[in-house]
Amino acid sequence: MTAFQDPRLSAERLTVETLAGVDSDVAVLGSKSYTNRAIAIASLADEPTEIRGALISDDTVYFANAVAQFGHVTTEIDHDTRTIHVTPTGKPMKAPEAEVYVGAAGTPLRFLISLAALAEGTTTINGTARMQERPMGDLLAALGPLGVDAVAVRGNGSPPIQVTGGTFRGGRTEISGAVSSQFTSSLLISSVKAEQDTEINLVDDLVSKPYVEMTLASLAAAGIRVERDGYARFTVPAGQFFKGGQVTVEPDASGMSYFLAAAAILGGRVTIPGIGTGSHQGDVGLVDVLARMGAHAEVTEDSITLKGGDLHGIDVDMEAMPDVVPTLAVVAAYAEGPTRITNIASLRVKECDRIAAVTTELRKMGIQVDEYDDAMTIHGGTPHGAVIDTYDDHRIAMCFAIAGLRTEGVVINDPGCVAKSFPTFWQAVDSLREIS
Ligand SMILES: O=C(O)C1=C[C@@H](OP(=O)(O)O)[C@@H](O)[C@H](O)C1
Ligand SMILES: C=C(OP(=O)(O)O)C(=O)O
Repeated sequence: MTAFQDPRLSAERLTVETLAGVDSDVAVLGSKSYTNRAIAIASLADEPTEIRGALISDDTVYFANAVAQFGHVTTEIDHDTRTIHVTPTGKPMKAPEAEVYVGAAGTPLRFLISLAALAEGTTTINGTARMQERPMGDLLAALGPLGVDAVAVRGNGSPPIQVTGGTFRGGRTEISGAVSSQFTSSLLISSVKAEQDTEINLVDDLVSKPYVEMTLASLAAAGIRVERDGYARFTVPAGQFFKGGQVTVEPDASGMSYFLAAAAILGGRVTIPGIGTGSHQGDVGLVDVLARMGAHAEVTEDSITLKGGDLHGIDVDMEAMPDVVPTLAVVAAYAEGPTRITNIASLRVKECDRIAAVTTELRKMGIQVDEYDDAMTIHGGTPHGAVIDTYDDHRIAMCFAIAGLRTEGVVINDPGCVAKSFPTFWQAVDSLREIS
């Protein structure tokens, strides 16, 4: 069941060859966020689930393996058909003896903290060195009032995290939404299995709101009812059961962004089939942002097409779409005038500090960037080639690869880091070279 491994995933560096224009349909893999939600939900279901069109990448493979460690389900990954089979074993969830390791997968780690709260015993959850810097404290604090003892082993709010479970009472808790929406999503999913109803009160403004909508949509599809008061309060009634069956995952909107960016900066057309107007993925909003910059967009029920145009800078609040900020920053480097991207503090605690990384790497290409704590201004110009460091961050590698399609001499260090969310990324880039 092993898939073809692109040799570029183990290369030290890759020189991107430029392209005169594009006119392509591009196949993007399944949504990372929907696949993660489907795995989490299926791991709590008492019926088998078949996740079709799933993203099979480093993050989701770590997650599928991790949920199986609790013994309540088995997981089987079929690379050829891109299906993940999650099958209940009939056994209760039990804390695994071995540490649960999820690499650089932030969403899975955050989801696992609340899942472990449902398992008898103490679970230790850990990840890469960068993961051990990423914040979890707000989620740990919110679990306490629900009856769960979840602590950072080193007392710093970051992994390794130890969760003593089997005591998920439910009740009322408060959570901050200022750092990550994943904490709220994590509570929403696992509290379905709490002993009593769970009331989750947001004490401040929630960042990355579309991801909570995706969680609610996934829960609703599994037959789960959640009451809400906007983004201030969510109540999850106890005693509900997750439906199994088939779940079909739509293409990943963040992965799509690189190909929309290619059309924007090269000129020509790119169409992404299988995603359109009905999508809850917030990153689809990049289409409108690029249209405001001068590109031409056409969104139907089941496809998104972007055509190039004369690009100009804009002011844009990107709080709802953090993952496509690096993509937008690269497009902005080719636009006329400044692009001010605001409300993006959460980028500092992703796979790398993405505000710092994008600033450093665009400056290497000769672009003026003003860096702020929670914002960036990119002054469009004529980027030149450079060797791009990628900081073990798939999104930095992918967005600068697109710059390399337009600008000679872009070299991407560690091109294999794309495997976190898009192991076929370099093949998808190749597909742009086959004019359709
Ligand atoms: O819930 C999710 O699937 C995600 C939420 C976002 O994180 P934050 O809520 O931390 O911004 C996003 O950056 C991440 O890639 C996926
Ligand atoms: C931030 C990301 O992922 P995560 O938080 O799940 O590691 C991402 O994929 O851009």
